Amino acid sequence: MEGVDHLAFERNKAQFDVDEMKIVWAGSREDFELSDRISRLVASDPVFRKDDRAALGRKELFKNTLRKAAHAWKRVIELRLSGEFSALEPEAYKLRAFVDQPAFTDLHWGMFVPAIQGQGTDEQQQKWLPLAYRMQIIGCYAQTELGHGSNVQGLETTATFDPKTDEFVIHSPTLTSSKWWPGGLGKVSTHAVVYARLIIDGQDYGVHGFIVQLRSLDDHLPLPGITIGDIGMKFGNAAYNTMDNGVLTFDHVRIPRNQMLMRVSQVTREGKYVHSNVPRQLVYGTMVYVRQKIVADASVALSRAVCIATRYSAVRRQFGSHNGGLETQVIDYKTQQSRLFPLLASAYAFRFVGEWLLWLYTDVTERLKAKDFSTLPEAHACTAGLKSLTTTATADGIEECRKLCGGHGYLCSSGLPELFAVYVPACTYEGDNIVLLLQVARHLVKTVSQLSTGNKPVGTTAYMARLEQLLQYHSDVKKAEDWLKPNVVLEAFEARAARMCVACAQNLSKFSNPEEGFQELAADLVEAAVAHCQLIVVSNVYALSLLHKHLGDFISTGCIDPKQGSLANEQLRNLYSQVRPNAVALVDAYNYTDHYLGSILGRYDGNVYPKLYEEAWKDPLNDSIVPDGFKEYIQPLLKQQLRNARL
Ligand SMILES: CCCCCCCCCCCCCC(=O)SCCNC(=O)CCNC(=O)[C@H](O)C(C)(C)COP(=O)(O)OP(=O)(O)OC[C@H]1O[C@@H](n2cnc3c(N)ncnc32)[C@H](O)[C@@H]1OP(=O)(O)O
Ligand SMILES: Cc1cc2nc3c(=O)[nH]c(=O)nc-3n(C[C@H](O)[C@H](O)[C@H](O)COP(=O)(O)OP(=O)(O)OC[C@H]3O[C@@H](n4cnc5c(N)ncnc54)[C@H](O)[C@@H]3O)c2cc1C
Repeated sequence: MEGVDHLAFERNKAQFDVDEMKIVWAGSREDFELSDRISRLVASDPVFRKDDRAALGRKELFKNTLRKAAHAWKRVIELRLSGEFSALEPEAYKLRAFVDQPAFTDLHWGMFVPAIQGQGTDEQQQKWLPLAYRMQIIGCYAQTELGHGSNVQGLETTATFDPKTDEFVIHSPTLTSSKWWPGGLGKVSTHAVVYARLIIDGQDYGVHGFIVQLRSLDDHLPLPGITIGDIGMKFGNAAYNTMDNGVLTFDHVRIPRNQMLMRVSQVTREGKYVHSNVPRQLVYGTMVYVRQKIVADASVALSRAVCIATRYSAVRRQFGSHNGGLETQVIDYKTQQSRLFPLLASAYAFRFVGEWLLWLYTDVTERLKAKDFSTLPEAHACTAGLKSLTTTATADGIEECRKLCGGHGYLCSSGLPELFAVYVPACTYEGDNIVLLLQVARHLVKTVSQLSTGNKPVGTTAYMARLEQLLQYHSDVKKAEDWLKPNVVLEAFEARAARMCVACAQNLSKFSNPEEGFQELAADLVEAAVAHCQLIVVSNVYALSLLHKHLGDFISTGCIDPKQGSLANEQLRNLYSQVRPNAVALVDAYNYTDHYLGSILGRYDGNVYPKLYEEAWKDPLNDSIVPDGFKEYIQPLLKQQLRNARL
């Protein structure tokens, strides 16, 4: 059966042009061609092999990561994938993505460089960025400490200005002030953007970013006063253990004054603290940037899992054979469809919401350059909320895809366990998802409370301007097809979100201390924030499956009645039947190579069983027929049983 396309029959059923859809998924023909070229280039390069990863120990795994990162960089330069050797170009970014192995480079390009770009002055950028672009220095983002991650204002590391020497003294005063978690810190980074409390003349000015050199550029040893190491093994075997998340302490380490990132505020030679006219929240700007990237990445991770589960569901057959005929493909079971197809739709929905968020982010960046800070709160709320929504749904979705693949989904060769393990920390890093939803809730409550002062809500909260109408709303759906009209769905989601926000605002107003009220009502506030974020993502199939999942909200807020709820469910079943013949083609449109997918169950040719069988024999346990340890531990047992039996 080698080379036979077991899924050809499925592909022939498609009712749309897959090649056109590939371009839609990629964003443009140009993007498609680029992704296609780079993914094939990575797949055909033996250094980027990854099928042996699960069996590697931590040290080998880490060295393998260093080798891949160095090779990727070499390829970037050789192939002139980027101008000025800057790996921020789309080609180089794609190359790193298709290598598919988390590495220190993610933090260097994804956080260290953006932190300097966003928070450094022009001079600081001119000094540090060329070095970073050429990787003559390697940086990480050292914010989180052993004692504080979510509560950034609670960080304890200090940066005390010494006017005599014109330096800052960076110090870790307590055990809990040890930097803890930064990726790339443990073994690789030569530099870090370190977040520390600025102290001048005994006064605490809060948390600021500082560029600190950590290791010698000659022998890579930590500089005097600096202690660094790796924080140890993390969840999953290979997964995120390719990354050297690190621990770092400072013992009175001195850096020149001009290494404080000074775009937002400055310290003068005389030790005067000067705040420029940009909001202090810009210190949090790197997080906004990365959260937007994480939303874009969610569709990639979810689509990989969905691609594996869809192809395998079409190959796998259980029950239903009549007169010796073929059994039923598991993809034809309605329960399988109701679990899988909403995830397929979510992957597409997240792809488009990621594009929209990139637009929003680009817009806010342009405005910031022109000193217009008005859309910053909206950008913060959207990136925080959508990061939370999409990463939660993606992590849950990958696990659901594993279950959809039955027992074989639990094998590492399915690709799903590693995908889950590597993805799930996205729910925590770059802001714990609940903490981020509470930020959205604050934004929503503020928006509702400002309505009475005549403040017109803008952006994603613009629907609140029609609050009176939304509070009166009751869906006029009469038949299942009515749920196909985008406006009907959208209004129901708007009314639900508006009512949940208003209910929270009303309950909050009963507390004399608003902060106490916020703590007490936090669970409801999180639900209201989720409703608002779902509204942003809403689109056809996805919207209806969400409506079905959260039917309780829609009925209890009086937006729809139970009859309309069951009509939505009926329509959903109709839509699943329409998706069914197109399912395999819809996942083919992602255009993932087998190398990138890293899954026997998700192979393009569907040749699952022979390959699974073949793969099993490659396991190191099968190197010998009789296992190591037989003589010491199994044979004595067997002999003992024999003796007992004789007794
Ligand atoms: C190569 C490329 C790869 C790319 C992928 C990279 C891979 C990544 C790999 C993984 C890498 C993982 C790497 C990592 O994990 S890096 C570490 C990430 N850490 C976090 O995300 C910490 C989460 N905590 C926080 O962000 C803050 O402490 C929060 C926000 C919770 C509280 O904050 P705070 O204690 O200050 O209190 P406040 O709530 O009164 O807020 C005060 C005001 O500030 C506004 N505000 C708050 N936040 C923002 C913001 N961001 N932009 C603009 N504005 C913001 C807020 O609305 C409020 O405004 P107003 O109401 O006063 O007007
Ligand atoms: C794989 C990985 C990579 C990372 N990389 C980096 C990095 O490169 N650089 C860096 O600086 N950091 C990094 N981090 C740290 C990361 O950003 C933090 O772990 C994250 O922000 C969560 O903070 P925390 O660990 O303090 O969680 P905690 O805040 O301690 O969360 C514990 C629990 O408390 C709850 N909670 C906390 N506050 C509230 C509240 N106000 N209301 C209600 N519930 C609350 C949370 O929901 C959670 O359930 C990384 C973390 C991981 C896991």
